Amino acid sequence: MQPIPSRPRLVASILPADFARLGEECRALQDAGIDRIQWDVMDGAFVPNLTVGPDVIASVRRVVDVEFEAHLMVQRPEPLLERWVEAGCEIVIVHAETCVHLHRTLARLRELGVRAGVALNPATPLSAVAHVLDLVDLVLVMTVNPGFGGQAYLSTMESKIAEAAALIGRAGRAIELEVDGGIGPDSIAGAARAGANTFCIGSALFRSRDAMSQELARLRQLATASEDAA
Ligand SMILES: O=C(CO)[C@H](O)[C@H](O)COP(=O)(O)O
Ligand SMILES: [Fe+2]
Repeated sequence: MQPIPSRPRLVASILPADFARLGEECRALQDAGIDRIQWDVMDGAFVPNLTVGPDVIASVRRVVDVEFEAHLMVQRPEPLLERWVEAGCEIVIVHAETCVHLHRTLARLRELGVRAGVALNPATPLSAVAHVLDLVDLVLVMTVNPGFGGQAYLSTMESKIAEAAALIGRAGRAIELEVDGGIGPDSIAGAARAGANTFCIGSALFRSRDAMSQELARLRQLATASEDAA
């Protein structure tokens, strides 16, 4: 089992990257000190947008060393689970709303040798994961409606983050609590105070392309101070 990191973990969403230069963009994130890269996979059905598939991820895997997570915003994730693992993702996150047999899907991810994550849309209650936590390595609370980068952070999700932190605490195992959507200097502290320990950041990070490592340090500091104060 992976230990929960004592410092906040910063993850970069790939959505705002220049897709013509994905390898270079990911190497720049690696050089800036990012902990992990999130591949936002969209199918045009579960969300009204389309992005990349496993072949693109596998190509970038060959030139980048940081951990990859796949955030699967797809209607039917089950038939393609192996593909994200083969592409080089260490973590695969499915949406609870898309898995009729969530328990079976998570067990399959474990069999495939990756860490298993479950994402919850803003409208989905935490109870959707309460009875499968024994198979979960990461809970992802969406702080925007999935489908697009650059949306405003939903601070109303902080009560759900706090609820998730309490549930995870009671589970007594190392489970990461990630937030995704609208995370930046104005929102990271609130999410951290509510109990998140992993922060997926898209637009706020790519806005400061020339000073990414400074921006990461600033965000890390804001998250750390708030976690310590919580
Ligand atoms: O899952 C996502 C959207 O569905 C993205 O990961 C998320 O929105 C990150 O981008 P930003 O920080 O710009 O909101
Ligand atoms: Fe995402």
